[in-house]
Order: sequence, then structure tokens, then C-alpha cells
Amino acid sequence: MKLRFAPSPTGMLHVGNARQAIANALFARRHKAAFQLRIDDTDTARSKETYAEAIRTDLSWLGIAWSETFSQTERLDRYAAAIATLKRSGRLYPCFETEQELAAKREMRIRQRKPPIYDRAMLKMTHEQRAQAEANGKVPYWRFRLSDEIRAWADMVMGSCSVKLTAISDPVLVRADGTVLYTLASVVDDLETGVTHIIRGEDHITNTGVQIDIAEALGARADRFRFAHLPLLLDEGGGKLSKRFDSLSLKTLRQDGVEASALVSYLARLGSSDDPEPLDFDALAASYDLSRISKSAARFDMRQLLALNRRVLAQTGFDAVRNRLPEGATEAFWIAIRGNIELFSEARHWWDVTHGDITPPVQDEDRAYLAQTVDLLPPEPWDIQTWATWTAEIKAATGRSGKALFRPLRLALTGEEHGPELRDLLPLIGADRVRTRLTVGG
Ligand SMILES: Nc1ncnc2c1ncn2[C@@H]1O[C@H](COP(=O)(O)OP(=O)(O)OP(=O)(O)O)[C@@H](O)[C@H]1O
Repeated sequence: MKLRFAPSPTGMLHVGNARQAIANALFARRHKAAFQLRIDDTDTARSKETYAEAIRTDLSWLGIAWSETFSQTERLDRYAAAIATLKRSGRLYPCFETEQELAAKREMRIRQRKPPIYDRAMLKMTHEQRAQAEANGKVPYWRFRLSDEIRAWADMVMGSCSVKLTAISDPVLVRADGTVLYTLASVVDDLETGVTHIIRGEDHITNTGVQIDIAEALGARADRFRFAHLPLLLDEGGGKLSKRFDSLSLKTLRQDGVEASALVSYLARLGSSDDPEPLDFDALAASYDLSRISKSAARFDMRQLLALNRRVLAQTGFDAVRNRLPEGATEAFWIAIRGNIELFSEARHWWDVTHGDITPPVQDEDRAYLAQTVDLLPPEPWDIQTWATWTAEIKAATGRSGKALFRPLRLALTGEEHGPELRDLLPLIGADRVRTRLTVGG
């Protein structure tokens, strides 16, 4: 069994692309199958090596490893061989119509209420007419003559699918400059490198009918591949995601400090009957089931991702983050704050609160109360019990309780209304800073 993820290096991967990469990688892991990363760079005008490099960086960040990788431009000789085969069998035929001629024909067909598909005029061209066109300096591009089959398959997500080939135009597989189109290159690669399962976006469903036809023309059985088409992911406004506009790119999310494992957990289960849970790759793979994915488009929701990110951070151990924490941060610091941050970058703020010289705002009406609490501070060394001891003393001495007791302390010590348990923060802040903050301006 072999799966593949085959992005084109024409921009930064977005969360929609990532959903496919993750689906393939999880399915491969679950079934102990090989996983290929193929860079679909046949569109040389738009493909860039820097994007291919960025794709590898993004996938590695997600924790996705591949067992083999190649770029399509490394295999041009294989596509040339397939082109020769299809020409020999008469399935590829030369065409000379210009874009304008085709557009005019399309318009005419629409006016005649016929489906606006290619009329195969060039199939009827005689040898003489072709020789004449070439003598006039025209260079042909090549279309694949589709069969008149209805290509059907049992899709692992969409259920039974079919594409009526007589309702679509014969696709161009070779451009006039001799370069091959993705539609053919993809089939040649999948056949020759032993891919068995193809998981991709539903934007490829029509392609699938065509590709089954091409595969058969190249000698494969029509049921050679198993397919799964996942619905497209939309942005929060319901709009299309595009590599070209850098929308919701993995790079941006990474720079914003989203945890890779939160993103993987989120995308693995988004639009499925299983709720997103903060699970590691193996646990996600063990429960990964394409039949639980919904057939309708899913929307990416930043708030849901951040909620999951928070849960992931809350269960992340110190060893996994120690290199990313501020210099000197201890396990006690991480344990104290990890349940109170949405993004890892907020750790810096709590580091400043516990170890920096912040000046929290003190309300005038709290000054006298805070000054009183300083005198009640227990002697050092402080530990996790100190907070309870201190606040019990305060309660006894002032008669305050609940919000009236705690709120001014939290505000004065951290500058925030909410945050990690003060029981944990107090020993981290330490007696000197605590005294200073309680007496500021007093
Ligand atoms: N919005 C989306 N949601 C889910 N999957 C998507 C989305 N857009 C593309 N894909 C899938 O991502 C995979 C990689 O495809 P590809 O590199 O061609 O991406 P693309 O965004 O369609 O690119 P381009 O903008 O260059 O056409 C394919 O399986 C494709 O179906």
C-alpha cells in the first residue's frame, strides 16, 4: 500500500492543503503504508524551488515524514514515453485551435443550447490539413481522446461517484511547447511508483474520471486506485483558500505561535463526526476513519483552533518546551502557567510577571489594604502553601473575604484580572517583588 501527497510548489501551503497532507499521512500510518511526497512542478512558469522547500519545512513542522520524495521535473523522460504510447494508440491527437477560436466555438454552442465542450473538430483533420497547418508554422498541442465510458468508483469519503466522460472536453495533456500537463504526469507517477490510494480535495473529482480513463489507456485496470475526496476547507467567511494569497498559510500560523500538534489534531477531525481532541499523531492515526468525514465543506474556525491549542499546551510537559521558554524558566514556572495560555508566546508575559519588574496599576482605594497585607506576609522560604497561610492571616486581620480579599491582591501582583493560580505564582514572584508591588505608590 502506498499513499502520496502531491502539492504544486506555487505558493505557501494553507490549512486546506494541510488537511489533505494530514489525511494521507494518518491513513498511511494507520495502515502501515508507504507515504510519498511528490512535488508537482510541471507548471514551470508558476513553480518555484523556494516554495518546494517551504512545503518540506511546513510538513516537517507538522510532524509528517515521507518515505520517498521526488519532483515531477525529474521524470520528464517517463512522461515522454507515456506520450509516445498514447500517440501510437491514437489516444493523443494534435490540435491547432487558438484560445480565441475555442472561445468563439464555446459561445456558439451555448447559444445553440449544446453543452460547451470541445467538439473534437481536430480529430477529423486529414493528414494533408495537418501538414498544411504545420507548413504554415503552427505547432500543435495534444488532447487526450476520452472514451465514452461513465467512470465510477466507490469513494472512501464521498460514497459512490461517477463522471460521465462524454460530458467533458478532451483534456489537453501536452502543450505546444512540448511540456506535459499535471493530469498525465500524475497518472504516470501514480502507476509507475506503485501508489495505491489517492486522498485529495474534491476539486479533483472530475479529474479522477479522466485519470481513470488515462490509466486504462496506459494499460492499467480501471480499478487500479482507490480514491477518497475530502471536501474543501473554507475560510471563516466561507471563502475559498488560495495558495496565491497566502491565506491561512501554515507559515503564518507557525509564526503566530500555534502548536503543530494542535493544528494536526484540529485538521484531522474538522468536519468529521469525531470532536477535535488534543491527541498525538499515533493516537490520531489509530482512530482515523475516512468514513467519518462529512461530505460537505468544512469551515476553518480560528477560535476552535485556539481552544485546542490551549488544551494542547495545558498537557505539554516541561521537557517538550524547555528550549522555547525564557532562559532560566523552571518546571514550576511552566506547570504554573501552562493551563492559562492560549498561545505559547504568552509564556513571555508570565515570565515578566514572575521574574521581571512590572509595575501593576494600583487602585487608590486598595492602597491601605495592600499596605496592611505586606505586614502579614509569611517568612521565607515560600512554597505552594504560602498563599493559603498568608490569605488566612489577611482574612482574620481585615475581615475581608472572597473577591474583596483576592481581587486587589491579584491585580497588584500580576497586573491582570485573571491568570494562573496565585498559589503557584507567589513563590515564583518571590518576596522582594511581592513587597514592591504591594507598596507601589504607597
Ligand atoms: N481549500 C482546500 N481545502 C481542502 N483541500 C484543498 C483546498 N485547496 C486545495 N486542496 C487540496 O490540496 C492538495 C494540494 O493541491 P495543490 O497543491 O494543487 O493546491 P491548490 O491550493 O489547489 O493549489 P493552486 O492554488 O496552486 O491550484 C490537493 O489534494 C487539493 O485538492
